[in-house]
Amino acid sequence: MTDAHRPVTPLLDKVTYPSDLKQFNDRELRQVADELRLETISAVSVTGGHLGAGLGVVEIATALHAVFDTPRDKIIWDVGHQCYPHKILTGRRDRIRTLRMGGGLSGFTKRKESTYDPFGAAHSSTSISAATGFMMARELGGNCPEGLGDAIAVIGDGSMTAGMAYEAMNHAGHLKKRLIVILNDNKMSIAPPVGALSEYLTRLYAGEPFHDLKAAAKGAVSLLPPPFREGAKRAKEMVKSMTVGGTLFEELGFSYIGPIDGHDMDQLLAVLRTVKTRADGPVLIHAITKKGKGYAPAEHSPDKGHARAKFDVVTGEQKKSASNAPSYTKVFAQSLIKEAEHDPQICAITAAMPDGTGLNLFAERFPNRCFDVGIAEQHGVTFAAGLAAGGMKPFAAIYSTFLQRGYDQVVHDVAIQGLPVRFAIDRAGLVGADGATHAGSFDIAYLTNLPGFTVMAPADEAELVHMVATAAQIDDGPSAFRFPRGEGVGVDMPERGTPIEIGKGRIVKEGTKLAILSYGTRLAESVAAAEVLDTRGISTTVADARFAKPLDHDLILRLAREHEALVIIEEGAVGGFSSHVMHLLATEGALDTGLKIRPMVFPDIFIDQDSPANMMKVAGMTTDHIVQKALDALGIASLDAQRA
Ligand SMILES: Cc1ncc(C[n+]2csc(CCOP(=O)(O)OP(=O)(O)O)c2C)c(N)n1
Ligand SMILES: CC(=O)[C@@H](O)[C@H](O)COP(=O)(O)O
Ligand SMILES: [Mg+2]
Repeated sequence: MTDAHRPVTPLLDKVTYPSDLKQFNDRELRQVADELRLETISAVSVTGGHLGAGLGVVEIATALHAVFDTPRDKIIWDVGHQCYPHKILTGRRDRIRTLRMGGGLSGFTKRKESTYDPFGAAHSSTSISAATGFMMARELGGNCPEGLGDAIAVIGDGSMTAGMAYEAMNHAGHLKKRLIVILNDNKMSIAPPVGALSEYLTRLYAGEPFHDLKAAAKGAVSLLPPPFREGAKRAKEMVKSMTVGGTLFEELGFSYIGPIDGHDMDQLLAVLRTVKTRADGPVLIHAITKKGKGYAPAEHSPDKGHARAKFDVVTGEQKKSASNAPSYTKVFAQSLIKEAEHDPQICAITAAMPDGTGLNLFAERFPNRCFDVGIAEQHGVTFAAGLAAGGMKPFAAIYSTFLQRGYDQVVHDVAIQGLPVRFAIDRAGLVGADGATHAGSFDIAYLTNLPGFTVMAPADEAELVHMVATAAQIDDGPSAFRFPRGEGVGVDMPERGTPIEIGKGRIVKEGTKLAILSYGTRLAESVAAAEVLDTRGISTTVADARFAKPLDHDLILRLAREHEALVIIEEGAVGGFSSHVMHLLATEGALDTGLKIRPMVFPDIFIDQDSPANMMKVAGMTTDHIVQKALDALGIASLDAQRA
């Protein structure tokens, strides 16, 4: 690496687009892959982001682009968090150091970004379905500007734990058309993968019939029978020999090839060339890889370098966050542990996000009461419903964006049956570098419209402690509380939570002319805005709603009665808290008196990745925005206009 950690990459420098790879022989392609790995490490060291998964597919990306003809052939990366090497090979190297930044490259595949990203992703396990769609579009003469060639899904072993992957294979196996799936098996999800499938894949790798091939996977070519050692014949024979009957994938209608060493370019090129020339139906290539491959700090870390803040390439040391306040996630986990210490019925569920949700801490303390169900939000929700029906007190800790996948289960299995599942909804609101796909924008709307739900949001981390205690006590129906990514505001913390009266908000600051009603963690900005307004002679009340359902009727009607204008703010899309407040006010006739009302919700766009602060600016939710909205409601010229 050079001083600025820019690696020396003479062959990669000759590659702008995948067609440039055609100039290289196999030995040179190996070198391209090595250089690609260094470039990926270098780029992520300055941007932060998903490192380990990309390092594990450097050879697969190089081999796929060398053998197939993209963008006519469609490579669909599942989740897309491993696609940085693919981006470098597909015309985006000059922008690779803008990954996940405002105005920069997305950290996932994105159709708008490049014709080499035929399908956008970020949520897992969609690749085989999408590839099956491309496959049938090809068969039916679909109109695609780049043409329609092979459809190739690259899916990880973690993503293979989701039902959707099997729904897709079940369908593709039935359609019997040519489709290529590469199972990138690195024995890791974000955390070590769980479940019977993971054990099954391990058996495929370790089982007796594969011993020779396993040796081959480690590069011991001399251990292979002679035909495997010879050029084209070798490739053909290798594929033939690796295909064995009886795997789960074959039962689903796929030809199974493997396991192969996903870092061995010879094997990859041989297998892919053979599949390209010979496949006439669905094929699954099982490639064994290593997450974090080739970068010791990633390989040796427990998460194999899954996601990294900016880091020093030489030491692997990451840049620390400046805040001293605890993260909401940690506060949630610690509060739940406290409640569980007093209540043996409390248990917790995560869908493959033990660290992200803080449930790794809960699992350490209560291993028998914590369940990682894999990337299976749908199952996780219904499993929680079953636990609740069986008299347990389940807390399903799921990111807002991923709970979308379990929505029918929330409605059908939880809400309609009135089962007391507690949803701890992390990453509510705008999350920053992961961008639009990971924004928690919709949960307020999609939960408040369900009869019988209690829906809460803490304004700070101390309130979160109380809401965990509150949820623990709600036994007569489902409940949810949402909190954002990142650190709290640094308030004093209670030792243990005290349940809050259901459906009761609180006045934080009294005023007379204007009221700001905040739901969730925009309370601090609301108070700051009120102070600005006070200095301008606009006496401002601030209220913390705490509940979006049931609403605090008394509080809301009082705010409407006693103020000239009401600003309502929430970090979510239209249709949530503000809509319910306005519905109440309209129903009660409180709008007939001329109350001036201004809801502040996310704009009707998907907001691209940026710093959380910048995303809040785009969303129009800063202190300044609240002040301007209040002035607008009162018909007072904005501060900006006055200054001008
Ligand atoms: C529906 C959904 N749930 C959870 C996640 C969070 N998530 C992102 S990557 C990942 C692990 C994926 O594991 P695998 O497919 O094996 O890829 P690897 O990182 O090992 O390369 C998870 C759980 C997600 N993206 N989508
Ligand atoms: C790719 C993916 O979905 C996750 O890795 C996600 O990026 C995690 O986000 P957090 O960093 O907020 O846990
Ligand atoms: Mg994996």
